[in-house]
Amino acid sequence: MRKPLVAGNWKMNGSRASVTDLLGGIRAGIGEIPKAEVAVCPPFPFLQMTEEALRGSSIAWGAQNLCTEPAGAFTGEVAGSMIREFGCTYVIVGHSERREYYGEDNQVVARKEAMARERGLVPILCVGETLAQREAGITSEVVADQLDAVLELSGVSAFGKTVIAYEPVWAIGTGLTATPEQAQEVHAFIRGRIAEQSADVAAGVRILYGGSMKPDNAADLMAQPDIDGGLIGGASLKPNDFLAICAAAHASC
Ligand SMILES: O=C[C@H](O)COP(=O)(O)O
Repeated sequence: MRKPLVAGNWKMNGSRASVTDLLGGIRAGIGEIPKAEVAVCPPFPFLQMTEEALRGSSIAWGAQNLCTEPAGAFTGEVAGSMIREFGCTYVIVGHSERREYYGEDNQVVARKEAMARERGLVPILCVGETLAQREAGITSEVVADQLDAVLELSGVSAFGKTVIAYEPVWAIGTGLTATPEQAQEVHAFIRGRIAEQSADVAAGVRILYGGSMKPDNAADLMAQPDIDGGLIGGASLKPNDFLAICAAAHASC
């Protein structure tokens, strides 16, 4: 039985004041939802505040990116070991915004995925197609290439310690959500791709959906057999919306 995970990706949003309010609101409202795991991923400068606010709670936290390299002359980069020092459990790798705006290709993302695990972090590996790729009928090929880069570098055992997030790029921040059936089709494809190498690993890997997940569509998405939670952008900045999605994950079990 896979425990669903709801992870909030705050992207480049927040201030000391708003992060204090957001963390306080989430911690105060989370209640008892033992069947689901919850995490938040703030920008780097807020990790210490997050650690202080959430330590001792049931809520985990993570970062949104890490460097491919362990340490050294990489100005502006942040190492996995540094992220770990702030108590992070998770780190997002290969988000489509990193791929699109910062030129991260499948090989770079695979190296980040490996570095995260080496440093004791659980990567949340983002995959997904653009609208043009979906319309060209190549969604499976695109997602397969994204997965295969990790399989080739690290082997299938990587997915024993990694969470996957399927995020159709056309659904991110647009208000357009993949239908539960559209999402399930790709989630099943992802699990099947991993099952080609290990049925056990495939059965255990958590595959989150991301892309305009909101309180009003979360339950239907998470009712799908291969959807194991969500990677939430916009709605994770509103405590009540985020908490409602967390409750839906708990109820989906
Ligand atoms: O990482 C989160 C995704 O990019 C989804 O963002 P969104 O919920 O604002 O569409």
